[in-house]
Amino acid sequence: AWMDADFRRQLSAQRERVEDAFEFEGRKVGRGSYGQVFKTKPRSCADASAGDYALKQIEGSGLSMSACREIALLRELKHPNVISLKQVYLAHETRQIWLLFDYAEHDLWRMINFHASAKKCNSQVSLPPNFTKSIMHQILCGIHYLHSNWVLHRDLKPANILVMGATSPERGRVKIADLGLARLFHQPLTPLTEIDPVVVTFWYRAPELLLGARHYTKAIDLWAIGCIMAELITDKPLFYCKQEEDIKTSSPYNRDQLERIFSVMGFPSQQDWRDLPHLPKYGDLVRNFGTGQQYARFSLGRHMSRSFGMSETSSEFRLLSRLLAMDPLRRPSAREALEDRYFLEEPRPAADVFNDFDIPYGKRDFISDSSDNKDDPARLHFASRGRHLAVASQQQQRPICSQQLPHRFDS
Ligand SMILES: Cc1ccc(-n2nc(C(C)(C)C)cc2NC(=O)NCCCN2CCOCC2)cc1
Repeated sequence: AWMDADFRRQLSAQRERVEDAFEFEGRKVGRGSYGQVFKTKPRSCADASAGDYALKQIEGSGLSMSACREIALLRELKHPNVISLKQVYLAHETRQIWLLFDYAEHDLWRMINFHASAKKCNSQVSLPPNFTKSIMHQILCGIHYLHSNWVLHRDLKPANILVMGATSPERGRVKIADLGLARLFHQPLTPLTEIDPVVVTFWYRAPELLLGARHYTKAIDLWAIGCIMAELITDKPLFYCKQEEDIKTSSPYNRDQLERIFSVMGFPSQQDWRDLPHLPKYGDLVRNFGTGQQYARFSLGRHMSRSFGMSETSSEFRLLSRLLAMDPLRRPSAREALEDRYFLEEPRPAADVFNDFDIPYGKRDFISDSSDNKDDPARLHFASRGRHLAVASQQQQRPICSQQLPHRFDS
């Protein structure tokens, strides 16, 4: 050992251990390929008032590539609308890596599903009139900060937009995160109708990516933000497309997803998108869609006004159509989007997206490892179909149209 043994022992005795500092037994709220996340409280009750913390135990041991990337990236970044890394713990015995964050109780995936379920039961949930505007403003502020530091998100979607809960000093503040591909937050057993975020969705992928664009760009993040804005307004994924049984295709070209985009937006003309013919998969596009005449009468304005009564002259619609420009060169930068008239008009965006409204969403459920173990026959059955369907469990799932929040029901 290159260090003096006594000195090593002294260091080891002094090093604060994560299990000594935090209580996290049975408090797992997420599990995925990236590792697992616990909702913890510091053991020393002194700073217990400072709200909860999220402890992420990184999958694997030692400084993996992803652990290095996450630590190197997060330690440099500091913005109110970007998740902030508070501390890194290296357990020398197990070579485990733990990351400490301020805990975010909510996320847009669960919030939107809650509103969609409430609508199905005709039980409206009252929200501040500037709810969407406040969330959009804070997403754009966070992305503007990342983009100005040349950080691209690459996987913006509702599940990665966190919102601080009532017990946090930052109540109702948006925090952009990256929970990784797999499910990090275990949702209560979601009814089969709600597509699980674990299945990689193409619903937020910009058209140029689906047509083989080789590099991620800032404009690709802005497209995803446009998709999120539409979903906040309608409680439905704008470019919802049934999930492939098994996404083995490594090709970026996804015909069904493109079909869905064209049936909402119309088909891009040469005038709309000059560089379209230069994209790698343009040949596939022509083969599958020809000149796109069958989409001639479709447009975002038609979709949003017919299905959601949205006025095409409203500043809300104008910003949405700017963000969802088919040609990436025509999409606004995050700064240009923030300067849009939409954010200058009443009601103005608020720092607490809930304003003084009660927060109607439930807290995240804790995962008990038993219910989530891999040898569960039900799970194996679903898993074998290559889909991450909600596991039909022994617990009887009562209809979710009851007043209380969609929680895990125990029979
Ligand atoms: C390999 C890798 C993985 C993730 C990241 N990453 N990148 C980001 C951005 C938003 C700054 C781009 C955030 C994270 N990590 C992360 O959100 N971590 C999860 C935080 C867990 N939440 C904390 C708040 O409470 C709920 C759980 C980077 C590299």
